[in-house]
Amino acid sequence: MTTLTLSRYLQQKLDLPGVTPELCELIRQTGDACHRISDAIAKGALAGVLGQAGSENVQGEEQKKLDIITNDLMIAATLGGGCVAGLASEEMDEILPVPDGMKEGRYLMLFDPLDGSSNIDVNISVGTIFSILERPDGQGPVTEQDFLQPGNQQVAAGYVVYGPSTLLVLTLGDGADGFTLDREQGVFYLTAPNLQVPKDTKEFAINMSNMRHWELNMQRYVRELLEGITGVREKDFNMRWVASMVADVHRIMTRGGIFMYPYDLKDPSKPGKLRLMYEANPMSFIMEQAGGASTTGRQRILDVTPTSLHQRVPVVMGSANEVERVTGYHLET
Ligand SMILES: O=P(O)(O)OC[C@H]1O[C@](O)(COP(=O)(O)O)[C@@H](O)[C@@H]1O
Ligand SMILES: [Mg+2]
Ligand SMILES: [Mg+2]
Repeated sequence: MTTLTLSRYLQQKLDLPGVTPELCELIRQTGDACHRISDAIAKGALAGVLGQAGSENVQGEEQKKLDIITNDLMIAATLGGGCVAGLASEEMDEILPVPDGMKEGRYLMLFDPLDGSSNIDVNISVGTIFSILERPDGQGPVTEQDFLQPGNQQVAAGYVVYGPSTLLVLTLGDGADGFTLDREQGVFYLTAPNLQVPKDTKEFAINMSNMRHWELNMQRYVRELLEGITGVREKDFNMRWVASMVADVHRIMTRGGIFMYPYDLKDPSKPGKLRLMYEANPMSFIMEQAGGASTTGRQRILDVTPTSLHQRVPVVMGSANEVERVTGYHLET
């Protein structure tokens, strides 16, 4: 069994460019929050945390009690810890700057505190996703504009899957590594160093019920997968869809595959379902660091210039050769 704890691992990374003691401390604080979230999720109905909160978030989605509890836990662990200048979350309309009187740090963190929340009441894996940026030079209070940096500026990103075990996958821009939480000790141990996503795959993940709403190039790609050995791909493909991005992407991080939430004509005002700043960017950073690829179908996600905090984006990520194929189909039109 590995004995490298997350804390020791972070210490060893201090030699890397851009990795500071403050960044490491912020990741430790986030790990602590995720430990608490893991405990709350594991207790479930016993802790009275399941069910609806009776409120909506800024995107008009009904909030679960756990959406709010997990958001509060992330804030409690990081806002006053001296490492961040401000936070942004799926569950908050606006950015949350460090209040006057509290120590301000140099980092900005964006997060989806509970990903896959529709799964929480049916006891299926959910997750947390976080993205860390450096605050641009500047005086005065932190602004939303400070957060609107492309994903290629992230200094670290991670996700946690609350599944049969609680797993943290982290990148500091030097590969992607996986840690398992020892719940009794409250310590994450390195258990999956140097994750590598195979370039080719025979497994895809997409919500097929939206097929008629996709662009024709996406319909063509998926139809070819379904034709299997009898079609142009000349091999059979398997399909999986958990409907928690963290769980679906973690499967791909482990054994390869392609994850797609494409542009959807169901609601032409929304250019995709997933959120750029705290879902697509961090997951794309981790995916690329593990040798995979991630695009909107037309453009590398990490190069998308953000225009608003809660903006949505189409996502195609996973095994590099498969992502390249889908992107090629999109660029034909
Ligand atoms: O229910 P659908 O449309 O298949 O959507 C599933 C997608 O929605 C999400 O649940 C959105 O996440 P939230 O739970 O954070 O809103 C993704 O995790 C997932 O990939
Ligand atoms: Mg989410
Ligand atoms: Mg969420």
